[in-house]
Amino acid sequence: MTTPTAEKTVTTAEKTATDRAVTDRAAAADKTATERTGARTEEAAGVISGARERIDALDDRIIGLVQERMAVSAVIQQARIESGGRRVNLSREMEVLAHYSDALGKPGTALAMTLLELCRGRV
Ligand SMILES: O=C(O)C(=O)C[C@]1(C(=O)O)C=C[C@@H](O)C=C1
Repeated sequence: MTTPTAEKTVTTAEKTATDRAVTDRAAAADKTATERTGARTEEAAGVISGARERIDALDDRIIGLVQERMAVSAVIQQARIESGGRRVNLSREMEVLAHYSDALGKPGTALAMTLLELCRGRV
């Protein structure tokens, strides 16, 4: 019998990224560098393909973090509602918006609004 601790735990995100890389390579096999990436040389296409894999892995992590944020936000909202308070706390939302806009400018505000929309009202 194998001991669970001796095996590497493969996360859903890792499995998805690996599966996607295999599928992408098979689909790209017959295509030119330009068709695959928009680049005009194989060298540039290689750089782009490697960087795209990193972006896909980053996006998997970002999605996981967003899902984690949603779960933590639900804990806060549930505690507030159960205590007799309101679901939404606008002054805190202003702090979150300022945090993102200070770091990322106007698009940061839009990103924070989308995050709040995802997190609000799920309890
Ligand atoms: O910090 C809170 O009080 C929350 O309820 C969390 C949160 C958020 O997701 O950031 C969600 C809803 C509120 O309107 C404000 C902020």
